[in-house]
Amino acid sequence: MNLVSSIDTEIVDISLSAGRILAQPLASQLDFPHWDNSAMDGYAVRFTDVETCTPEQPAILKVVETIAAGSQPQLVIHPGEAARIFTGACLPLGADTIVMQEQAQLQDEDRVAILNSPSVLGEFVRHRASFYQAGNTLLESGTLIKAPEIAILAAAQCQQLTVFRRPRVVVFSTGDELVSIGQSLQPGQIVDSNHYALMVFAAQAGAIPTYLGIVKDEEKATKNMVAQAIAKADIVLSSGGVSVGEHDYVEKVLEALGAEIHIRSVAVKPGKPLTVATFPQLPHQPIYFGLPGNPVSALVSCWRFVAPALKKLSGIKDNWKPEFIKARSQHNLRSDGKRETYLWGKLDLVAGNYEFSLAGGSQNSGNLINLAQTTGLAMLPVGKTSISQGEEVEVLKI
Ligand SMILES: Nc1nc2c(c(=O)[nH]1)N[C@H]1C(S)=C(S)[C@@H](COP(=O)(O)OP(=O)(O)OC[C@H]3O[C@@H](n4cnc5c(N)ncnc54)[C@H](O)[C@@H]3O)O[C@H]1N2
Ligand code: MOO
Ligand SMILES: [Mg+2]
Repeated sequence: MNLVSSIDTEIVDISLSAGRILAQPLASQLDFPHWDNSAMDGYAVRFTDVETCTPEQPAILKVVETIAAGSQPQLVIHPGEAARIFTGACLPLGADTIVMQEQAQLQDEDRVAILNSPSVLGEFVRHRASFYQAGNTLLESGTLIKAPEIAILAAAQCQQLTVFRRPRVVVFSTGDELVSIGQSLQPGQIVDSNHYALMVFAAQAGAIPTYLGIVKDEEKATKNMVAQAIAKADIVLSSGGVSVGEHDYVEKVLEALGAEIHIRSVAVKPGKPLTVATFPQLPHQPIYFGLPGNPVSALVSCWRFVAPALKKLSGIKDNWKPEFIKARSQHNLRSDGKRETYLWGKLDLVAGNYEFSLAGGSQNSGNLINLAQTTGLAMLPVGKTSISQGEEVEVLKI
């Protein structure tokens, strides 16, 4: 099953490129550094002039010019000569080593005593092309752009760049019991809270989320909503209506709309009735995630299954797989062992070791309250019924 469709690209300005994913490899015609330059404030010297000097027998050199960052050296440094130089300034011809000013003493206006010999030829010189050679790949396609990558793009004078388009995630909710946030609640009704969580989940994953609303538990209305959602989505996230109840229409409607259903349920708790489908007949190849309605189940399904799919669809090259971390459990963890079980809580780094603390209150997939502040999901594989306090547990980092 290949659920990853190709996503097209767009050109963005560098100032808007943070969080985007490069869609073309980047190269530069410039070497980095562009020219030999000084890594210290000090003196540019010839190594052979200073290699044996000591505080008792300093090398006395003639200072022939001063080179500040941004200026061009005018003179060649001959034996017995030095140039006053500052960090980032071009190394003058003839010089091959920098002595930092803490190791030098100015004798008079144009003579300097070098007190200690540099440890190697070329000390404190940043050589041309020692960081990067022109023409090589600077950033690969599929690179997520963050602060360091922005700096590289800028240094390479890349003002506009080609990135993958943000995936379009369309969200809707199913359920007769759902009302929107501003409505007064009648008995039996609850607020459609899932869509708020799903919209934020999608946005934080770098997608452009759109909310289509609440659809009643009716076959025809659900079909219309699904048809509308798949028409404009790369990924659809619906919640509810995927279990076995008589009012659960999502799977039936997907089939009626020609979907290929890849997954009808997963041996995962919470989040068993997860439906995953694609539409081979649609050119833009949307991926449909019918998430379970229980608020915890919906988000756990997102963290465990949707997040990797969304990352991969976004064009990112590395780190799209779920990240499990070994942690010491601060509590006894229980499962019935029948499904891969996720228990929610906090993943903390304490004195260099990860610790997992189970959220207090009910670990019930309908309990959205104690899901607050969750940073990790402890995973008990099928067949594992308990992990004792102090034992190691795999934790999905979220
Ligand atoms: N006989 C069986 N019943 C159920 C099974 C099963 O295997 N056999 N599985 C259970 C599991 S596990 C889950 S999870 C739920 C999933 O059901 P659905 O995806 O069909 O979701 P709904 O029935 O529509 O709703 C479940 C629950 O979640 C609340 N909900 C729904 N949407 C929202 C929303 N947008 N915001 C907040 N809360 C929402 C809804 O009111 C229900 O309480 O099925 C079990 N049943
Ligand atoms: O997936 Mo249900 O996941 O246990 O409430
Ligand atoms: Mg149901």
